[in-house]
Amino acid sequence: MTATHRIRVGGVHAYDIVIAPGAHAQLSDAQWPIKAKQLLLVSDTNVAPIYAATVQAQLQSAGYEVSLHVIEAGEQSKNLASFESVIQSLAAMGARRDACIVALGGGVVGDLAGFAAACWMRGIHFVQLPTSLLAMVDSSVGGKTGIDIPAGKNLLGAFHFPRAVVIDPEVLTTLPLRERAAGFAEVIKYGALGDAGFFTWLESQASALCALEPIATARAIAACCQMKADIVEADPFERGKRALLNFGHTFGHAIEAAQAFGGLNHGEAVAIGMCCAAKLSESLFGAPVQDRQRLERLLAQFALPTRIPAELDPAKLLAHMRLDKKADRNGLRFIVWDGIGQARIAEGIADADVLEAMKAD
Ligand SMILES: NC(=O)c1ccc[n+]([C@@H]2O[C@H](COP(=O)([O-])OP(=O)(O)OC[C@H]3O[C@@H](n4cnc5c(N)ncnc54)[C@H](O)[C@@H]3O)[C@@H](O)[C@H]2O)c1
Ligand SMILES: O=C(O)C(=O)C[C@@H](O)[C@H](O)[C@H](O)COP(=O)(O)O
Ligand SMILES: [Zn+2]
Repeated sequence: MTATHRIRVGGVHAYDIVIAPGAHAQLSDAQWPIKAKQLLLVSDTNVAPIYAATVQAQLQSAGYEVSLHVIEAGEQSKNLASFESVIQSLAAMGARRDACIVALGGGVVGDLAGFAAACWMRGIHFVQLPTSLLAMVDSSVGGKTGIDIPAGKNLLGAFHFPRAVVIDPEVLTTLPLRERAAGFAEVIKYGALGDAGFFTWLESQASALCALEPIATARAIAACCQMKADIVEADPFERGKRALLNFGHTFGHAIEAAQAFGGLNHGEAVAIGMCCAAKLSESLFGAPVQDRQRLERLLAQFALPTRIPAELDPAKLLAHMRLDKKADRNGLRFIVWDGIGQARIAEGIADADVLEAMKAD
């Protein structure tokens, strides 16, 4: 599948996800449901030098006034200082309520730019042009926007839905290998949490996907976007089943926070987190050990880590988990599984079991 593929995320905040090779170089034809004349294009120091000029020129030729805001690349920029800098750019360009933010980058740019859009004048439109695999399969879809603070991951944020998501798989050719692997962690997550058939397909296509073979890659992106669209449409504000998309994230976010957002990247931390969640599921609910081993093997095929780094203290990670957004007055809640493709929410889990799940075998 290399032709244009369109997925509708339905509901009150409906929008289209368009997956089309070359799409970011043809934005002058894009028909977005936005009122804007003024656009703020937000990107980062890795992506902007490669892609911003083309995108900006395309948008200008479509009749928009485009200002550019570039943040330092990396998770450590998904913070209050960068948020303020985007807001200052909106003020400097005199952005009205009918302005629109266009996020050109990975999940860091998308989450930050989306949050700025949620806050500016209490909410303006935004469009996602994801450039990392992770952003294409996960962060650009679903309207979770936000930033990190030292106490924890994504602790400041808002649900604010994009008006359009335009995915151009061709831009993945410049994505560094480590970031490519990070994206595959979230791809594997979809199979692990809800689609055993997709998981098996990933096992069979691992080499093609590692090489970013175009047909397999486009299929994987479309499958992930479709799964996320279905879940988000059913539960946009995470009152129920959307929490399944958090498989591996309670552990993963704790790792990221413990490393002050400067160690493992999000995909790597989630990869380890999924293995911990599978271990927890085994010891508490008798989930099959073979399924955890399949998960670990598949992650390893994509050069992803599966074990908590030895220097991280599990007790400190547990402390970070107290601020997990799924926790409530009854304590922590985890996404566990009964095997590949069968995730569910579990509550009332004892600290000792969480600590045990983080131990090396
Ligand atoms: N909102 C959500 O639903 C959601 C979902 C998953 C992850 N996230 C968030 O997304 C973030 C991770 O996203 P990410 O993995 O994209 O990280 P990222 O945005 O830091 O991008 C990874 C790296 O790749 C570079 N890059 C991106 N596209 C490139 C390209 N085409 N060519 C060359 N370099 C490129 C970036 O500059 C960066 O250095 C985390 O903050 C995570 O919390 C959010
Ligand atoms: O879209 C969702 O819902 C997700 O949980 C997707 C996750 O991959 C993503 O990392 C998300 O940002 C985590 O959200 P949080 O609510 O745990 O901060
Ligand atoms: Zn994630």
